[in-house]
Amino acid sequence: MNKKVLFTIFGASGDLAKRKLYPSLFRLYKKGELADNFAVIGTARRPWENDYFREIVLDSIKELMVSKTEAESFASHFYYQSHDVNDSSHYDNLKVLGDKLKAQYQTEGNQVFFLAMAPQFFGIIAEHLQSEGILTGQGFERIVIEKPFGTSFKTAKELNDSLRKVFTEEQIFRIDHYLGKEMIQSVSAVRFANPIFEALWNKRHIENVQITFAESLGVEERGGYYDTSGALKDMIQNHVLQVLSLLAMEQPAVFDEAHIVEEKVKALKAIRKYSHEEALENFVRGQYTDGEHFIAYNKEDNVSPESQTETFAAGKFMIDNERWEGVPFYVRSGKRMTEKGTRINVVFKADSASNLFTDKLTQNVLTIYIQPTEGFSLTVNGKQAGQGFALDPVRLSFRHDAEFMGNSPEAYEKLFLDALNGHGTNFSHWEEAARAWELIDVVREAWDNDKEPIPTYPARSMGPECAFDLLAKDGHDWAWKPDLWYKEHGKL
Ligand SMILES: NC(=O)C1=CN([C@@H]2O[C@H](COP(=O)(O)OP(=O)(O)OC[C@H]3O[C@@H](n4cnc5c(N)ncnc54)[C@H](OP(=O)(O)O)[C@@H]3O)[C@@H](O)[C@H]2O)C=CC1
Ligand SMILES: O=C1O[C@H](COP(=O)(O)O)[C@@H](O)[C@H](O)[C@H]1O
Repeated sequence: MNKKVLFTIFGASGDLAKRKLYPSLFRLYKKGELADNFAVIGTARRPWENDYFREIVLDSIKELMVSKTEAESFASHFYYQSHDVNDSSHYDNLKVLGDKLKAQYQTEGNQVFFLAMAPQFFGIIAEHLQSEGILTGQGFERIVIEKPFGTSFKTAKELNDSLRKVFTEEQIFRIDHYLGKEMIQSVSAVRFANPIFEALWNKRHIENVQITFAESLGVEERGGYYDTSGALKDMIQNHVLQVLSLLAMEQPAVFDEAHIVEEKVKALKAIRKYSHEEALENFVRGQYTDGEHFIAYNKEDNVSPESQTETFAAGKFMIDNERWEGVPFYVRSGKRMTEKGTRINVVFKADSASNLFTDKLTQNVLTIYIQPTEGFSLTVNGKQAGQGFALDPVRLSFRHDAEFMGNSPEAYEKLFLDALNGHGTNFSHWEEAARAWELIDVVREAWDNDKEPIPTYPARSMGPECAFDLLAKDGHDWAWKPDLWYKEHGKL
């Protein structure tokens, strides 16, 4: 409550700041986490004044606003300083304003820097924060950064090295907004607070694990960035592998940051690193084409008409450890898919049950729904009502609507609060990011060397045929079949 802190937001005039950061800070203000002792300096090159900046802030929170007085009182904590991060002399002004606000709001020297800017600026900002005396060592001093954290292991390491010259790992908070989502945080509760699942969470009982991050939207206004990234780097390298590591890790000795990160890193390191040949066998990609109401990816704004960038990626990870030997972890993520749906399906083996019945057993599937609905379901075999004896699959289900607004502001709000409290559990740590890049680089290189044209899939479908073949060749099938697409394709 009433955190004492000065925030400095670099990139204060940008999209991320407006859509995510200001609303999240306002939510914390409404809850009393931020009250009298906080101030925000917004910086960017454009020559705004405080009043204009405050109007932008007010506009960004209008949907959350109940009382105008409360919103204006919140906005009065915001100050704008025009600043080009490449210009050393500008940091003087920033320091003068920062020192004044620290005294005025009695922030006890605590500072959080949020870099809502392109990663190429991170190094230069960190360097100047130190060289220009903005970092004083008086209170806590933390830096929060957004993805993408590099574009390969090499570039991520360079970026990390430049930050580590100034900040310790404990001071760096790398956002992966999925780690702020309610149900992702619930994965550990499901696993470790329920003996029925913890006892079965291994190769003896689990046949395969499936992670789907499906988006119905296309690239929207982000074609310029996305065309240099693609689904593999945009989603699999970070969000999907984070979720996979939470599902696969061993139980931490203590449920705290250090132990959880240690176990996640161990799990990531146990994931098999493929050769290029194996990567082509185990990973597939696709690009969306026209659909009835949608244009093809390569006709989107700022996308090359010859683009070979994947808007869909799917793959199979194998984890070489005692618990998971032989259990495939299938992942898929794509844009312009049938519907928005992020979910985990844990498919249990049917053959470990008794063979008392002549009916074929439906496999037990534990589903964790992340968005747009949150909750769990468990498919079990029951008896068909009526005369005779036949089995009938039944779904035990608890689901409710999650407030869904893109990169949900709630996730950012939780992460902001964690950063203020110095809790790093729900952030990506360097060793996790580094291992994820090592795994992903191989797939990317294999695809870059592959001369075959990229497979396609119609907008609003569940991806290219090769994504289904990937599981079919192991005798498996995607457990989540969105009704609409499967009805249309006669596969229900
Ligand atoms: N938008 C989103 O939803 C998400 C964004 N991200 C990442 O966050 C970062 C920011 O994204 P986004 O807000 O969309 O980008 P924008 O292009 O909207 O904003 C970039 C900001 O940087 C400022 N800027 C650019 N150059 C300089 C400079 N030399 N000195 C000072 N300020 C400068 C711009 O202001 P000005 O022109 O006035 O200088 C602007 O405020 C990117 O790395 C992006 O990948 C990650 C996840 C989601
Ligand atoms: O990080 C990203 O995530 C969004 C999807 O986030 P969600 O919270 O809306 O599921 C994705 O659209 C974007 O391409 C990617 O950069």
